[in-house]
Amino acid sequence: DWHPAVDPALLRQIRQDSPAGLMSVSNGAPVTYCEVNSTLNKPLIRNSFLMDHVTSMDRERTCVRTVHGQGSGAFGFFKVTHDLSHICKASFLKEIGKKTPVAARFSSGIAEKGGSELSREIRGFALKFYTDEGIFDIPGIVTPMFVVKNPLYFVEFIHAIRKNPALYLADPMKLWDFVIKYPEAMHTFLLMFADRGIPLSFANMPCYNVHSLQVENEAGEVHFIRFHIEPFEGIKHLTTAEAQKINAADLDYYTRELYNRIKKGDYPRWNVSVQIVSEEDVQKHGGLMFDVTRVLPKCDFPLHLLGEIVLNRNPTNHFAEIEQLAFCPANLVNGILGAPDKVYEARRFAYADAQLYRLGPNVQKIPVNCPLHVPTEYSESPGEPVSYESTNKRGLLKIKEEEPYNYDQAAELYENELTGDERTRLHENLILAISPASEFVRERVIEILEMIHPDLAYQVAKGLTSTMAE
Ligand code: HEM
Repeated sequence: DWHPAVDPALLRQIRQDSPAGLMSVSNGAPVTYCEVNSTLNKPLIRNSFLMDHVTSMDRERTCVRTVHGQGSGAFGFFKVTHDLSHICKASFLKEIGKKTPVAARFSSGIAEKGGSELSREIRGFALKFYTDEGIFDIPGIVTPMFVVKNPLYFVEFIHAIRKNPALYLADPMKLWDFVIKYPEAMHTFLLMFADRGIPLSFANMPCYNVHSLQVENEAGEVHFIRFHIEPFEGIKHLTTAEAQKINAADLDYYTRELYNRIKKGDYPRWNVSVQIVSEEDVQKHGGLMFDVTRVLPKCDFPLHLLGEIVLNRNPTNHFAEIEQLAFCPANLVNGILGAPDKVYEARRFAYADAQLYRLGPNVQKIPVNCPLHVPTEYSESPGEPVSYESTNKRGLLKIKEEEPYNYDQAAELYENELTGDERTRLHENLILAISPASEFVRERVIEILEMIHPDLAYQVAKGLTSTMAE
């Protein structure tokens, strides 16, 4: 409790002495009985209670996020289990045992706010770390790669997954039209149409930031890291049929499950690891290290465990604490410089811009977005703040990005990473999703699948032929 006009002790006294349960309007004045009970046959413009009520309701909704509009979340902490200070000097990654508060939001990338949570899609999992050197955000997704590497195509992608503007109905033609134009998207879609598209619960969802973030240690040495935040309980899924069954009974299944789980103390946990890329690796592999449509192979870039995330507190007010959360890839802390690729550069701008529109110019002052600690280094003479002395001497690396090489990692995923059962479910889900598209689009999609793997193309084409014949 704080008020600029009185000291805290007096404020506490005033609050204690205030009559409990007395109705008041927004300036604190009590409301009279007749103002509350009837407006009939009275001049309304002088009824402060009514005016307060209506004007507040008129403005009580902020606009929905332009993407990832549907979502829910919780709070908890990140705990360091392994020191990473030889790679990155960010203070929240130092000292084993150190805890940093976090906010998490799980979202649907395609489904609209208020709709079903159980559709097959590329879900978002965003994390805000309230570190002692400011806020660090990871607005991540459930796949370790992204759909496009050129930010120019992002808007086209978003329009492709939205409803048809004429009919306001889902339109599979638009999605597959997009895929045949930008086949690099297929790597992400294979994972989405295999099991990753419908998780068992939020607690079984992983989070990947997909960018190779440039970091530096105290000595100024540079590395690049990709975060992998993976559930303790394992990445688990629902089949299409299971999801359809649950959907019939509960559209908010995931949110309810997360809420109940935390309420009964069964806190969801994730392991936080990073893949580390050195400057020599960058010299050797070039732009491939920064291509967000590709993964960094784990055989060459193993995971280094650094900590865990536990979510142990439900929000008490969804609007104030989750809806008004504002994640931004540009929220970085000392030691983490951002990523050199163009998708990251576009995101730096897009999130802040969207939030200025969605939440207004004071977005960082909304309590859930406020940093917990602000550096307080002041000069000898009071009133003259000095700038923070950063030892960062190097800027972001300049990279040259080549045209995407689209199929090798998708082929690797199909051939070596998916199990036989996963492959079967992938065929079934692809057949289901592609069959409503036109013959022309279906044929082009099969051509792309053929370039990834002949068996994938054969199985899907076979399934499509029998579906069409029915
Ligand atoms: C050029 C590429 C991209 C652009 C322009 C873009 C833009 C946006 C915008 C404008 C928002 C809404 C922000 C808000 O209103 O708070 C958003 C939300 C989000 N984006 Fe992106 N995005 C891009 C790529 C990505 C990538 C690569 C990822 C994941 C690695 C991602 C994950 C998310 C998530 C999880 C949210 C929801 C955050 C929340 O829960 O509030 N986006 N994006």
